[in-house]
Amino acid sequence: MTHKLQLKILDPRVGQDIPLPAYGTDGAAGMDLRALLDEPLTIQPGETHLIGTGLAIYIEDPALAATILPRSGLGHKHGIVLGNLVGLIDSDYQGELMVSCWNRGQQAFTIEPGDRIAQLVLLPVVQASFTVVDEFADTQRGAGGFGSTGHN
Ligand SMILES: O=c1ccn([C@H]2C[C@H](O)[C@@H](COP(=O)(O)OP(=O)(O)OP(=O)(O)O)O2)c(=O)[nH]1
Ligand SMILES: [Mg+2]
Repeated sequence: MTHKLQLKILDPRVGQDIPLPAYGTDGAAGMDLRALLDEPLTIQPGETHLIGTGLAIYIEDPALAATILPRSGLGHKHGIVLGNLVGLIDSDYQGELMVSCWNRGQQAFTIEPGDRIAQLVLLPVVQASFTVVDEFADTQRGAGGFGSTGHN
């Protein structure tokens, strides 16, 4: 079953020349986000550009959030990942979805208007509140971490 999300089109090119985000296959977890650009944008090695999508979503339900993740092909082959590594879209955010594109590679990369630059994944969220305690119940791991179980 799909979840209904409110979406606002902020630029008339979205939904016309630039398709709305959509799942590429029946089993896809992410919907590709497309770059709203007036002209091609070349990102030089090491540079980061904040790129608009021309659309806003309002998730509304605090038990949900969206993440913006890199596309594997762009990241692996061209070094185009996200300047914030992962984008988190709060359920109460109503502004334009923005994608921070970082060229972590060695070669310049050009993004054309409407190119698919990242993907949006809707996820369940559990909000927590704290109970302050003096001691935790013992566990096998305890405070061990950061390689405490060895390398292999
Ligand atoms: O890649 C991203 C990351 C965030 N956002 C929007 C949605 C999110 O709800 C809001 C705030 O994001 P975040 O809390 O990660 O940023 P912040 O630096 O803590 O800003 P703020 O002080 O506005 O919370 O910015 C995007 O459009 N794209
Ligand atoms: Mg914040």
